[in-house]
Amino acid sequence: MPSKLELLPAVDVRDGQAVRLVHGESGTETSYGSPLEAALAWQRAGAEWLHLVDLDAAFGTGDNRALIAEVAGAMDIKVELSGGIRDDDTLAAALATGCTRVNLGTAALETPEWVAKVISEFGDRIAVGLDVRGTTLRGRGWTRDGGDLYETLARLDSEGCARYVVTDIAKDGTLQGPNLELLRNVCAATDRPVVASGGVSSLDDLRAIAELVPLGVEGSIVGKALYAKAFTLEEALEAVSS
Ligand SMILES: O=C(O)c1ccccc1N[C@@H]1O[C@H](COP(=O)(O)O)[C@@H](O)[C@H]1O
Repeated sequence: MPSKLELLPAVDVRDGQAVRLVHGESGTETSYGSPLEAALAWQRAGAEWLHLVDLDAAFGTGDNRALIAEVAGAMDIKVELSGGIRDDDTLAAALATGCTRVNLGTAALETPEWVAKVISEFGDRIAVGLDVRGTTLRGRGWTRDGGDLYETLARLDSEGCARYVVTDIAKDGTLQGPNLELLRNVCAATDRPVVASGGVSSLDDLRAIAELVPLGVEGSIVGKALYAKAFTLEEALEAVSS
């Protein structure tokens, strides 16, 4: 288990643009321009990871597959790829970008047999995104309920899932601070590493998440706070460096 918190700056792509959403709701986009420029900027600032999301694929409003492949291919750093990876074809396309790992969301809720199969086939190249409101999972662009967080976690653990990316939808894109209680509860329920997502607004939030590393939190996705310039990525990396 790493001793320092990994940071994963996010580039979420909708209609060819880097965007941030509020609570993951379609229609709340703020646009930040070229996804490639954003990703390269995080890489130049010292990021070791990029969290890259095809929001159109997640919402079922098309996809940005070629652009996502271009961005992933241009990175010298590790890439975690999410959004619309739900069957053999979309998984093959995602893995072919050279990304380090993919996050499966909806598929883990709707096609559990397929997810168990790809977990056994691809090991730690597969993570599952547990996107929750309260303790209810949400899929299909976070528009549909998909079962209980802890039941699903137990099932995925038993199938050998390597890692979870836990997003509190109520916090995502709000700059209201992370849900530390949720992270503690998920860490208590699994021995697999957890990547935190949603709500980071300050360096103190990142320091608070870093205190959960001994419990099993491995990393934190940072989105809106970076785009809103609440702090720089260099400052964030320094804040979690010890
Ligand atoms: O990241 C977001 O803001 C987001 C908002 C709404 C839906 C999904 C979002 N992101 C990530 O997409 C995958 C889920 O995609 P799918 O269900 O597998 O198609 C998941 O990692 C979400 O965190």
